[in-house]
Amino acid sequence: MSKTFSKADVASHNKSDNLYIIVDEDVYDLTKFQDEHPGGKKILQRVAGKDASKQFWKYHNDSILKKYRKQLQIGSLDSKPKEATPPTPPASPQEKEDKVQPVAESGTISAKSALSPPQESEAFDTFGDLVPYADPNWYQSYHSPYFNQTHVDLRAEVREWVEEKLMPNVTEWDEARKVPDEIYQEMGERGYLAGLLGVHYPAKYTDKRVKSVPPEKWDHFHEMIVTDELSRVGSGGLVWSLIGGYGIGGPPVLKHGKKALLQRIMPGILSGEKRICLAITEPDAGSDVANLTCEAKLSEDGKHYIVNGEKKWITNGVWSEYFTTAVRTGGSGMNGVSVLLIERSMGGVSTRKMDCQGVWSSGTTYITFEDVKVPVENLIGKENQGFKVIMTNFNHERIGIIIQCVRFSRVCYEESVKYAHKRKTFGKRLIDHPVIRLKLAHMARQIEASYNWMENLIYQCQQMGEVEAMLKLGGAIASLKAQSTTTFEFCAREASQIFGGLSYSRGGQGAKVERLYRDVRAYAIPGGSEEIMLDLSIRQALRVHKALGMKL
Ligand code: HEM
Repeated sequence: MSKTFSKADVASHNKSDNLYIIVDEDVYDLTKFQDEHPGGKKILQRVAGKDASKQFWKYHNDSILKKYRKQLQIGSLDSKPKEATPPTPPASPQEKEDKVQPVAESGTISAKSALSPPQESEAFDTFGDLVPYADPNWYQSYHSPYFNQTHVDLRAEVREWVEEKLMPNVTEWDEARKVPDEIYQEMGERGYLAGLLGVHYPAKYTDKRVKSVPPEKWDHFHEMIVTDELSRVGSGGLVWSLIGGYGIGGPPVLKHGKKALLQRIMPGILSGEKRICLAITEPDAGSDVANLTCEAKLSEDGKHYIVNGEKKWITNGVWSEYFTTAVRTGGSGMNGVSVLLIERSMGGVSTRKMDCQGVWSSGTTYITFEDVKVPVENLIGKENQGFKVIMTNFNHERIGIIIQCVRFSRVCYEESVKYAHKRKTFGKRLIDHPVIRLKLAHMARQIEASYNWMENLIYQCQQMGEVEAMLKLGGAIASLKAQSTTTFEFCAREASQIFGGLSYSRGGQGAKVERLYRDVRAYAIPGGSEEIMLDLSIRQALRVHKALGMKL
C-alpha cells in the first residue's frame, strides 16, 4: 500500500486486463473489481491509466472509498505530500473549486473574521465539515453554556468509531435487516450502553467505561452526544438496533427493579451480552396504555405471575433475552397495570419478526406470551402501580426520538447541501438555483429551532428530579417530539426532491435520503403519535401552570 507511482507508471496500466486509476493522488488497481463495479466496466476502462478524481466524485460519496480503499488501493502518486492525508475525506475537485474565499458582502460576515482565533473565547475548536447547520453550532466555534472538554472528547471518540466501523456498512446492514451482533457488543465494551439510561453512569453494575469521560462526570449531554453522533449514519434501523429496545427497556428496570434482580441481570445487559426491550404496545392498545389486556395472574402460592397475551411492534424483541413488559394484574384502567421483567428462558415466549415500512434493521417484533411463569421477584415497581413506571419512562424515550429526528433532519440537509454543490442542471449547479436554496433555508430554520429547544429541555431534565420532570417537562417534550418528527418529515421530503431519482432508488449517493424517507413514520407514530403529543402538550402545560399559579 505504501508504494509510490509516477503519473507515467499509472498511465501504462491502461488496458482492461491491467487497469489502474488515480483518485485524489491515490492509485487503485481495478483490474479485478471492474467486473463487479455497479456502474459497469466500460466506464472504468475509459479512464484506465488516468486521473479519474473528477468522474469519481461525480458519481460517489466518500463512504465508497472508506469501504473499498483497503481492498483496491495499491499506493499513491510520488507527488502526494507525505503527511497530507487529512482525517476528513478528501474534497472532490468540485468541492475544491467551491472553497469559499471569505469576502464580506453587505449583510454578511466574512468567514475569515468568524473563524479567526478569538481573543478571549470559550468556544471550542471547529469540528467536522463546517457545513453551516449540518452540525450543532457548538461544533463550529460558536458559544454554548452546556458543553465542556469531556463532551468535546466524547464527540470525537464516537465520531471516529461511527465513521470507520458503521458508516461504510450501514446500507448493507439495512438491506440484510440485521446489524451484526459484534457491533452491539462493542457498544457495551465501549461503555456507551451503560451511559444511555437517562441516569448517572451505573458504574456499580459494570466494569465497562467510556474512554473519554469518567463515570462521575457523565451527564445527559454525554448521552445526547452518543445518540446524536450514532444517528449520523442516517438509518433509524441501525440506531434502533443499537439503542432502541435497550434505551427504553433498561431504565425502568434499573430505576425500579429489586436489588437482587439488578445484580443478577444488569452486568450482562450493560456489557452488551444480553439484550433487553420494552413490551407495552399491543395489537389493540398503543398510546392508550391504560387499556392494555396482556394478563398476569398471581399463582395460588403467591410466588409467580402467569402471563398470557400479545405484544406488537416491539423494537429488538427478536433478539432479546429480557422483556420489560406492561401487564394487567388488577382491574380495568391505569390502576390495574404492573410492569414485569419477563425472561425468554422462562419458556412460553415466542417472537416473530414483523415486516415494516422502515427501520428495517431494528428487529420490529410480534410477541406472544403463553402461560409464562414469572417469579414475583421480577416485579418492577409495585403491583398495580406500573402506570407511573411507564409514564416516567416516556420523557427519556421521547428525548431519544427527538435527538435522532433532529440529526436525521441534519443528515438530509447536509447530504442535500453537498450534492447541490456538485450536481448541475440547466448549466448551473443546484446550489445556484434560488428554488433549491429556499428548500435548504426552510430545512435549516426548522432544524435549528428544534435543536435549540432540545438542548434547553435536556438541561431542564438534568436539573429536575424524575417526577418534577415528568410533570413540568412532559408537555414540552411531547410538543418537541411532534416538532422534531414534522421537521424530519419535511427535511426527508425536500432532500428527496433535491436528489431526484437518486433518492428513489436504493443505495448509492442518495442512500441515506431514500432510507430516512422510509423511516419517517417509525418516528412520527411510536412513542406517542404527533396528534396525541400535540394535544397532550397543551393539556399538560395548562394543568401544571394552573398549579404554578397561572392567571388568565
Ligand atoms: C475506486 C474506484 C471505484 C469504486 C470502488 C467504485 C464503486 C462503486 C459502487 C459501490 C457503486 C454503486 C453505487 C454506490 O454505492 O455509490 C458505483 C456506481 C457507479 N460508479 Fe463507481 N467506483 C469506482 C470508480 C468509478 C469511476 C472512476 C467511475 C467513472 C469514471 C465510476 C462510475 C460509476 C457510475 C456511473 C456508477 C453508477 C451511479 C448511479 O447508480 O447513479 N466509478 N461505483
